[in-house]
Amino acid sequence: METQSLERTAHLPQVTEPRNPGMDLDLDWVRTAQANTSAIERRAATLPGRRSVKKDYQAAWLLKAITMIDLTTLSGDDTEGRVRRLCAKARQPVAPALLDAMGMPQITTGAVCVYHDMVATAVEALKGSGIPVAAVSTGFPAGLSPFHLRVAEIGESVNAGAAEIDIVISRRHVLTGNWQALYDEMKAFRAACGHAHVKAILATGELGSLRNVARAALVCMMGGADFIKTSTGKESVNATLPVSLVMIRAIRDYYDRTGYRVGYKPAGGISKAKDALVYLSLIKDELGDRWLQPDLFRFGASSLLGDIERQLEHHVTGAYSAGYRHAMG
Ligand SMILES: O=C[C@H](O)COP(=O)(O)O
Repeated sequence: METQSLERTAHLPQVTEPRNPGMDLDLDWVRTAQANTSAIERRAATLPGRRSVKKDYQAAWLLKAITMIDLTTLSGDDTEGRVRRLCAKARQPVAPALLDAMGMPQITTGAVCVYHDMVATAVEALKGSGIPVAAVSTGFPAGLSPFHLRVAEIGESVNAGAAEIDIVISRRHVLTGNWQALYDEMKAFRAACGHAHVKAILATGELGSLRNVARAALVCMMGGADFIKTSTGKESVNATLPVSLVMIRAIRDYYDRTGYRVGYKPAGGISKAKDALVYLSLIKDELGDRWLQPDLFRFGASSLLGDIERQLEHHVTGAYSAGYRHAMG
């Protein structure tokens, strides 16, 4: 990544992409979708080794990454107190002294992501901040509760104030090649979301093949998904670089065909600042700068912010000691 592009993307005003209206199910497109596994795995293997961001600009990119985190807690022992603390962190993810030392203004995370029962607490705690609440829904994480209850759950979360709904798809529709059923399900979920944005969680670790990931991604976009998301964080394999390549190329194909930009959310197991930089670099390479904004890219992560903060602290400490060494000759 180069300074120029950092300058360009870091200061763009917040824009909101027109929502993806979806399209008729195109079964030919779905059936002919390919994913060349060995080529994808080869390309993915080269990504972590690349120096994606020059050292001098890493802190700025890490701050940018924070603005694209869906700060998440999805635990059986979540409490209102934990969610309020998470929301306070979303409002002020980086210590003001650290930002001052970097000459940067305060930022916020992209959203806070919780289970339905915690939506009202999060909405209250984020009031006035402009930070949206995302609710995981439709029987998250397995998505195996009765269909009418999954649809009703969406409505409950929207009524409680969720502006974004992270739905889980029925993996069995993918595994049995029942694309019509997957499309119908996606359309019903999208309709139930109303004005709320819908992220479709593919649970890629349970879809059997990269080709299935490509096909499921296309069907969900045809059904009106505003974002496609890799995982719930509860599968045994969550976000990976090969899966990301497949999904973002499906997003690119869908954009080329329809003119609508669908967002991307890798989620589950992303906990290191250096991995976040690899993802941003990948998005920049494959989709371009426009996708490096919170309306088109999010990390679904519960512990990434902590590592980014530690790296920012090292950066500031390092900058001070470099300045000291310079001053002392
Ligand atoms: O959607 C977000 C994921 O559940 C978060 O997963 P994580 O706890 O591994 O970061």
